[in-house]
Amino acid sequence: MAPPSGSTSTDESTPSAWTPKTSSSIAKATNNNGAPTKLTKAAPAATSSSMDSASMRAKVASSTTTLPKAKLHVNSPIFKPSNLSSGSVKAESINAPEFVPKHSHESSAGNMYGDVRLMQPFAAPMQANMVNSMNNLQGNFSQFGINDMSMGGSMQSTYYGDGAVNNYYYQGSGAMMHQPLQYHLYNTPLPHVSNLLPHQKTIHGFFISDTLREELHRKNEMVLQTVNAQDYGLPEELHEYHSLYPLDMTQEKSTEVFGYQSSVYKCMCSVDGKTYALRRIEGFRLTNELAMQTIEGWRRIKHANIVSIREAFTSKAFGDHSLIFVYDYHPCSKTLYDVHFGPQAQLASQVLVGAPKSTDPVIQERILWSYLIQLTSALKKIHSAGLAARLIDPTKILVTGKNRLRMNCCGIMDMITFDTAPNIGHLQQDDILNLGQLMMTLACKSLTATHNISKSIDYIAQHYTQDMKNMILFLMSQPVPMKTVDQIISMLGPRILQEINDVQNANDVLESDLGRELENGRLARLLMKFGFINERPEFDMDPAWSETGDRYIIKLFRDYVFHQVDEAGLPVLDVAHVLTCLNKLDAGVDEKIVLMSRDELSCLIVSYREIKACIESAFRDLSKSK
Ligand SMILES: Nc1ncnc2c1ncn2[C@@H]1O[C@H](COP(=O)(O)OP(=O)(O)OP(=O)(O)O)[C@@H](O)[C@H]1O
Repeated sequence: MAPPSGSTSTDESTPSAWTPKTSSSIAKATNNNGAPTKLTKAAPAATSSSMDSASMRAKVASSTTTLPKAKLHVNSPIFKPSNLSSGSVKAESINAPEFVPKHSHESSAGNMYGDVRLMQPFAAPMQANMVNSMNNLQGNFSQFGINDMSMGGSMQSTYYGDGAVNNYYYQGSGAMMHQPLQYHLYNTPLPHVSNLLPHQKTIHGFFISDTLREELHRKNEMVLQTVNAQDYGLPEELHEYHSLYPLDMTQEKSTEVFGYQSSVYKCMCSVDGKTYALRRIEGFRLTNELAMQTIEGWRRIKHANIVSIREAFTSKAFGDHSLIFVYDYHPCSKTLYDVHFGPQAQLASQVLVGAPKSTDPVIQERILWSYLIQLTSALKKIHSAGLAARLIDPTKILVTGKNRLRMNCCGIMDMITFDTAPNIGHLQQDDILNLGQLMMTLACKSLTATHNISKSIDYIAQHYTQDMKNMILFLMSQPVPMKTVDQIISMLGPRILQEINDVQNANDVLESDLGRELENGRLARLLMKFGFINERPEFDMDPAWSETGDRYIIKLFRDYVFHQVDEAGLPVLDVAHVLTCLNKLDAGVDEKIVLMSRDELSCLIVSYREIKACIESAFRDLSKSK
């Protein structure tokens, strides 16, 4: 039987340095017939061939033995919303409190903490609280903005009212059920389990931070959002793009920036399968074909603070003459206007009314410098390419991450005003002036700050350093004869170093988060290999394939890792033991362990290195059969 197509990827988990070892070197226990004895009992790790009676306490649960139920289970820590609509949530399906792994191999019954001192006083109240809160969830997901838990149905989006996660991207698989992501269920460690000793860890310590996880989930979910094109009067297809999803939900469309109404849609490209943002300039009839060439210069610009443009074309698919620009899509981004002047920002400043003066809702100076450095960097790139941004406006600057800015809509003005042939030098001077105006607007947190410049400068002098005031004055001053971006860069000087330091620190944090997930991926691939090999019903015309030879050792090892029971016959649910064993297996260490047959009549002493060789050889057998 051929393994699933994904099987080759699991092979990556095994470093090439791993030397396969024949199972003949393993001290196999045999019965009178010389056949391997079926083992029903496994002992914990041992480093010598002598069987320590204390180490034999942990037994593998025989498949035929009915065991009493453990008090705590980890069998279903993942919340399954589909069950909630119909039945009640069972306590044992959610009793996944924090677990604190420890290094010892000994575990008490049903103790996921590995440290009895931590677990015993808190387990019961934690369970009760979780059961209560989960019961409250039944049939009432409105608090999370989710009404329908199936992929096929329309979902009340957390972000945009009418969004639906649908099957459009899975064409031909209409029956596919899909659960919305449950990112809201991740919580921080509770205070009573947070005060851990230095060697102790909560389960959160093994995975990426909750905020980052939630942010990434939300972005992924946003990428998959679609609407029914007919409901929104949108074309099903536009050039090589489909699945249009309106990003601008406001009814009133302003003509202030471009002189034309514009709309933005998320869409998917049928050529490369990627998601893009389409900007439609409505009612624009392109009279000069040469104008299209202006986009070429912009297509060559790749910069961390500029939204890249892919192409531009005209279309009548909306029922009018539209000019369409295709940009990179940055999920869940907001405009700088939304962040600092939108309804949410205003709400936040209202909450602060009456608060002490020190909590004045001005934007922190550190953030303002960061904004200025990023926008200056973008301008440097644009001006060096002989172009001008022409749109330094809070509604046309995207915030795509924490304090991360990207200039949006680049190239549109060049095409729209092609016939007027403006002087590029003047436009670049305008860019610097507009940058100054933007900084003044942000520093005063007022969209009308530039109407009364002297008053605004006084305000800035009161709230920010002299350097900030001088910088804004420079940006807004008359060019004598010309100001350049290089002058701004030299004035920014040491602040650029500070910015680089901050960026690299943030990068270190992300890299360490990535490292944690890397371990999980490694273990997941190892578990997949186990799954392919263990209990395989029929392979190579041999129904006993998975029960004999190297595979038998793998099966006993699986029992050793997952199916141990304590002296009272209760399952040992020690996640730390599982992680330790799997990591040692993946590394192929020389440490030896004792595997015991299920009938407890014989035992094997094998090293992790040998077990790893067995897995590799069994998996190779399966791969070869493809
Ligand atoms: N490239 C993009 N990637 C992701 N989202 C984008 C992109 N471009 C725009 N958006 C989103 O689309 C929404 C509307 O953008 P738009 O530029 O129209 O802002 P606006 O404030 O509505 O401006 P205007 O008043 O000119 O229409 C914003 O929320 C913005 O975050």
